Order: sequence, then C-alpha cells, then structure tokens
Amino acid sequence: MSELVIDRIYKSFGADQVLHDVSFAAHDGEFISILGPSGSGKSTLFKVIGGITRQDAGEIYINGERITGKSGYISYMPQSAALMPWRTVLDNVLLGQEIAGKRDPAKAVKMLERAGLIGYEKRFPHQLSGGMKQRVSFIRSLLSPQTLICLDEPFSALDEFTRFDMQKWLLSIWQEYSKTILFVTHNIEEALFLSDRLIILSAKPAEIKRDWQIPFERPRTEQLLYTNEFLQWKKMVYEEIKQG
Ligand SMILES: Nc1ncnc2c1ncn2[C@@H]1O[C@H](COP(=O)(O)OP(=O)(O)OP(=O)(O)O)[C@@H](O)[C@H]1O
Repeated sequence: MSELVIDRIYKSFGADQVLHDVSFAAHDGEFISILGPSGSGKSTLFKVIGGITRQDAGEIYINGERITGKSGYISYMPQSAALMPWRTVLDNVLLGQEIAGKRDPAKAVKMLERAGLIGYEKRFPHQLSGGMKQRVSFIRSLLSPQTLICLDEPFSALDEFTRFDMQKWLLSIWQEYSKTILFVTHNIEEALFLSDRLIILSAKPAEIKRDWQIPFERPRTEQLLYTNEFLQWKKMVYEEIKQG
C-alpha cells in the first residue's frame, strides 16, 4: 500500500511561486532523496508535508487519510539538529514519544548505544560535537511513533568521513526499523548511495523533473562509489540538476 501521497501541491509566497503541481507517492519503507537547485523549494515542500506551512492548493494523504495542514503525522528533522538545550540527551530523544504519551527509556538507551552515544545520556546538547547532535536528533526521529521521517540536509555540516559513517549508520537503522524516509540533500553521491528513488526538482517554481529508481543492490558498501555504473549515474544526475 502506498503510504504517503502528495497530490498536486502549489505554493507561493506573495508573487513568488515556489511549488508548482508537485505530486508523488512514497511507499512503505522506501528511501527517497529529493534533489534540486538551491532555493527551488525543497524545504518548503517538507514544511508543507509536515503541516508547518500551508499550501495554496493540493492535498496530502497518509494511508488514504487526508492530513493536509495537520501536524503530528510525520517526524520532521530540520536542517540543523533542533535539540532542546535544557534537556539531557536522553530526554531529548524521548521527546517524540512523550508527546505521543508513551516513553520507552530502555529502547532509547539501546539506540543511543548503537549510535556510539552510551555514557552521554545525561549530557546536555552544548556538551556534544556536531555529529553527536545530529545522531541524537536522528534517534529522536526514529523513536517517534511516526513511520514517515523527513530529513532536511541532515549531514551538510559534517566532514566527509563523519558524513560517510553517518550514512552507513542511517542505512543500518532504516533497514532495521522499516521507516519511510524522505531525504533532502545537495550531495549527489549521498543521494545515490542511500536511496531507492531519486526525485529531481526543477529550479523555482519547482516541478518534478525526474523520478528515478536507483538500481544498486543492498546492502551498499563503499566499493559501490568507485564503480563505473555509480559514476555514470552521478554524471547523469549532475547534468539534470545543472539544467535547472
Ligand atoms: N516564509 C517564507 N517567506 C517568503 N519566502 C519564502 C519563505 N520560505 C521560503 N521562501 C522562499 O521560497 C523559495 C524556496 O525556499 P526553500 O527554502 O524551500 O528552498 P530549498 O530548495 O530548500 O533551498 P536550499 O537548497 O538552498 O536549502 C526561496 O526563494 C525562498 O526565499
């Protein structure tokens, strides 16, 4: 069954049209990356999906239920890890569960352990590195009851090695917890490495230019990055985005 349906979304800010007739469906457990020129409307699309920004026209459905303009159906992780500075790491990751009325600290500790954050449960966000904050923010999304997670450039502030570690970590967690992920990135390699599908938006006003299935087998390893097929895909995606 198709989990999320985005149906003919339009959005303008004043005279500035940002989204133009954007439609696609995300199926259960899919990992979809959204790429497009800077300022094309990717974050706006996420905010519309998350019920944070109201669209001018179009509807959003989850499992057939109309959720247009409603929040709480999607776990949305914004560009910077928005942790609450006065809450400990453990209390930050439990936030989504708390809102839903069911805390499960034992599961949270298990996740923190997998993310290499054991021993940091009682620390506060300002005592963590950038990569650690991102992981805490991720765990909060993963522990939230929603099955759909929107991640907006979660790795953009990280160095290349940390970024690759985080990508591998994300893939292992995603497979284990069978979430549906929508992922915005500017990094073509990252999108190809992670995704089942790749949606390319045009320059503003954003329309869907391409919706490609990524053929690489899973599990994916570093070796994939050096294959001819991967490099050819990278070039094709780059050319598509460059045209705007
Ligand atoms: N609240 C707002 N009021 C007015 N204009 C806005 C608002 N939010 C976004 N915009 C405009 O909408 C357009 C798309 O912005 P958005 O942040 O969605 O793009 P993006 O594709 O996520 O960009 P980037 O890749 O640089 O992060 C931009 O021109 C931006 O100025």
